[in-house]
Amino acid sequence: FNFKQDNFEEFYHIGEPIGSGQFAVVRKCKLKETNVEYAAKFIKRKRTKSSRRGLSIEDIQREVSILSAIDHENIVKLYDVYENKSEVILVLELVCGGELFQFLAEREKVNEDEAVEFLKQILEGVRHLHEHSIVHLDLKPENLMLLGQNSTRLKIIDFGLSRKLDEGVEVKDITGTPEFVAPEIVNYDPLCTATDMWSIGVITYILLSGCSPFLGDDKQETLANISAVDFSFDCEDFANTSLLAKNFIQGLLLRNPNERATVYDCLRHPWIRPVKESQAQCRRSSSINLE
Ligand SMILES: Nc1cc2c(nn1)-c1ccccc1CC2
Repeated sequence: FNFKQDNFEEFYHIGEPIGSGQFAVVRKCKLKETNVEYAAKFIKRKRTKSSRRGLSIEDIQREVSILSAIDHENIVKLYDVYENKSEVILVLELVCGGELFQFLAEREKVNEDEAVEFLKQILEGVRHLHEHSIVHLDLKPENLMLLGQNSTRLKIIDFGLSRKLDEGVEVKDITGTPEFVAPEIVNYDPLCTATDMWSIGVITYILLSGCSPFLGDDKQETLANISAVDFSFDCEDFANTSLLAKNFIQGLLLRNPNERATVYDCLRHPWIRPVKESQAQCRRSSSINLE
């Protein structure tokens, strides 16, 4: 993409905010020529190299080059890029069903069939990323957007921390949101595709229980819990959870990245792709709420 220097507002009507990131605000927008609606992500540019506010043009170009390299139904599409002296504007696919995070907040937790529906889409999107040697590094419910109000279709957004795993480049200086980061991030060890798989384990634990496996009273305690891989299923919300679901999570929350299930292992896991109708049946039976 070469960033367009034209005035964005000449070509688009700007609508209401639909989300935000650390140095970005995302608003609905409409292309005047076609009346098609998009999401416009206004990213604040750093004024000077040493400024702490805004993103460097290199960081913005990284997000753009990664987003423009991928095309998958579970990953938000990038259509165009505009820039002016204070910000860069990404014209993205409009996803306006809100974050999976808000959906969860209203529901507290979801039953296993719904969780599997969400996870299949997350795993398909992450498979596409990993096949292109891209790691997201910030997978969390806030970065999973539902397509519409009552839709269970979701897309992965915000590639602000994502990286291309070029040969030999050790991506060690990145940290996402404490609750979701893998031990290798806490310990500044090399990151890899397995780093995303850990986050999928944390997301699954939260989907099924409403509890966050490593969350401590402060950031330090959370990071210590992660580094020690100190979690359990005794949160009373796991009482009705199937053994297959727990086995799926246990295959991901492993300290050694090489032992962790890959995205392919997850897509083949019997909890995700039951080999026999009976297995899906046992999942259904275990998730019937007793109340
Ligand atoms: N940090 C964020 C945050 C968001 C988005 N992107 N990055 C986004 C992308 C496409 C459609 C809608 C959104 C809103 C939330």
